[in-house]
Amino acid sequence: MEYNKHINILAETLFKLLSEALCLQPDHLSSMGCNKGCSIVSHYYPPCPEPELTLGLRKHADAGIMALLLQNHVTGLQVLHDDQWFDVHPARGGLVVNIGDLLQILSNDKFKSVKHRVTANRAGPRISVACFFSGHADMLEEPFATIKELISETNPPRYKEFVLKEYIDKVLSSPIDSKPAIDYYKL
Ligand SMILES: O=C(O)CCC(=O)C(=O)O
Ligand SMILES: [Fe+2]
Repeated sequence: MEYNKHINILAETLFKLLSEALCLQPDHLSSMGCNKGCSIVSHYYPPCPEPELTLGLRKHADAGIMALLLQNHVTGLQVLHDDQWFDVHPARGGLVVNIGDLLQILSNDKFKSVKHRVTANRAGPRISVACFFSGHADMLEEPFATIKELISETNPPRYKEFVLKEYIDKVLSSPIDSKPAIDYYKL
């Protein structure tokens, strides 16, 4: 699919920039497989007659590595910053880049996953297309931990090592609003 092809090219560039921001070689995150395992999820939020009574999507952080989000012209996405919700207004031709919990772990909290939600709206429908990067399938059975180059005496690991498959099983089997999987691995 054409869109998928372009998203993968963009992700490659973003992972280069993110690697450099961590003072690593530009291909570090991609060579680990972070730029692989892209799944596309489309959301349709119908117009809501009583938006004060509900939400389009509950508060959460994305559990994977990174998400690239395309939204139509209807505002609804909000991010949590300093305990306040801020609208992420759609920008024509723009994509939202969300850091996920796995990138927070890889970077030892240098990058923080963002808590977000979607409000319900009288206007609508709101449509969004999220591309989630969860990593190469080969990473599933391997130990997953903070990138070792980022660990030092002054910056000790903040997460235990774990097997990615177990983490994903936790994410997929946890009831809504339960403890996020990342919290099980905090030191
Ligand atoms: O619809 C949106 O804008 C956000 C979707 C989202 O956060 C998700 O699928 O995880
Ligand atoms: Fe999300």
